[in-house]
Amino acid sequence: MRIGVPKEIKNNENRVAMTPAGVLTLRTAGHEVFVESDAGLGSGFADEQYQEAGAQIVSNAAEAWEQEMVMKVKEPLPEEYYFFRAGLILFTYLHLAAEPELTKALIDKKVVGIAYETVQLENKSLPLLTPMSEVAGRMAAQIGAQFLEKPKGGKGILLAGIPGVERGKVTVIGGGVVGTNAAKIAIGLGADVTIVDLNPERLRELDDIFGSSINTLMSNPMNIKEAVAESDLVIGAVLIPGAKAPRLVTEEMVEAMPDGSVIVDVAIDQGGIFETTDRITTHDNPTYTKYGVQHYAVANMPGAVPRTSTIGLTNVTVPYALQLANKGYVEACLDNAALRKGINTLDGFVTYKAVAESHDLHYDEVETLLQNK
Ligand SMILES: NC(=O)C1=CN([C@@H]2O[C@H](COP(=O)(O)OP(=O)(O)OC[C@H]3O[C@@H](n4cnc5c(N)ncnc54)[C@H](O)[C@@H]3O)[C@@H](O)[C@H]2O)C=CC1
Ligand SMILES: CC(=O)C(=O)O
Repeated sequence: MRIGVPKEIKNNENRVAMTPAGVLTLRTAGHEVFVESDAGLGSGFADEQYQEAGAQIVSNAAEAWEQEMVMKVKEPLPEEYYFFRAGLILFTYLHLAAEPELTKALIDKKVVGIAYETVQLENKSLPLLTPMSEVAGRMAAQIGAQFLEKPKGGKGILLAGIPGVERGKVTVIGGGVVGTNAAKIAIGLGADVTIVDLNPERLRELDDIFGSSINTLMSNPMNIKEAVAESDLVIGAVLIPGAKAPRLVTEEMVEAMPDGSVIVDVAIDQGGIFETTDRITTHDNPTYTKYGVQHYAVANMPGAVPRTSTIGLTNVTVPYALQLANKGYVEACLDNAALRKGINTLDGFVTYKAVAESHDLHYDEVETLLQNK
């Protein structure tokens, strides 16, 4: 198969969908890889390293996009929709529940849209989301700590406190991969940490992992209201796979937080869990203030630590790319139920239920469509 790797164009998105090691793996299996010139520079990979691994360097995005399968990191931006065409296999993060225009473009152009974030194993884990959630979770705590500093617009709180002065309070809403990693770093910083989740089993696991260094709370409006009101930093880390994030923190709850408090809504890529995270921010301009509270809502947080993130992402995506390239997407997805769950759009149909529900669109069962091919 011919695989194209365009350079990412989102603000400060320095990750790339393939490392030279990934190229070598695909080349060894007989595939051709076309990498846009300088696509890997932000992650520390030069064109020469890709060439040594067997890639062809192409001078523009169009040449990368004209290949049979395109691998990216972030969802395509409107200026990339132009490259869509029937039968193109697009393997990347898509976050379609928060992207009505992109969903429409993929349907209209009959693109085979395979989303990293909905590939799901039998145990419900999301193997192609996990490493980036680990990165974003760890970053969330350190970013929150930074924006609590006075020169950064915060209330001037040191999360660790000092002897004789109380520690800062952090509430993490959603105790999955992002939440666990955010908690790990917040505990390391010395904060007083509370994790809120809806799943009692998950709360038990978190209690086993962290013991008395965290408080756990069942997710309900009353607990969230109280925890948010008492917190210096609130981190949004809820996910319902494929669906728009539930708005768990109301405008009134944010209004009740003291000035200079901080919100880091990691779940913004699925629309965000705060009623007040009504926009996506960028690494260039990462926060805005509403009701005196700083809101950080960057949808590509791992793009700021591209070396770590690119290697972490491609460690998990390349084995799936190899299956798609070796067998073609129909056979690969019929053979592998986890990969099949990644297909969000096919032949002009929406094939992921939560995405269809988010946009009030008709849902078509992917297995039947694949079997009829
Ligand atoms: N902004 C960024 O750059 C990045 C954003 N993310 C996003 O972060 C979000 C979280 O991802 P993961 O931690 O990997 O998901 P996950 O599936 O590991 O964890 C989600 C957690 O939310 C909990 N949950 C569901 N409904 C809830 C409710 N009503 N109240 C409280 N908890 C609830 C689940 O029980 C689960 O423990 C996703 O939207 C993901 O796409 C991930 C990486 C980077
Ligand atoms: C998951 C995601 O949105 C990211 O890594 O940018």
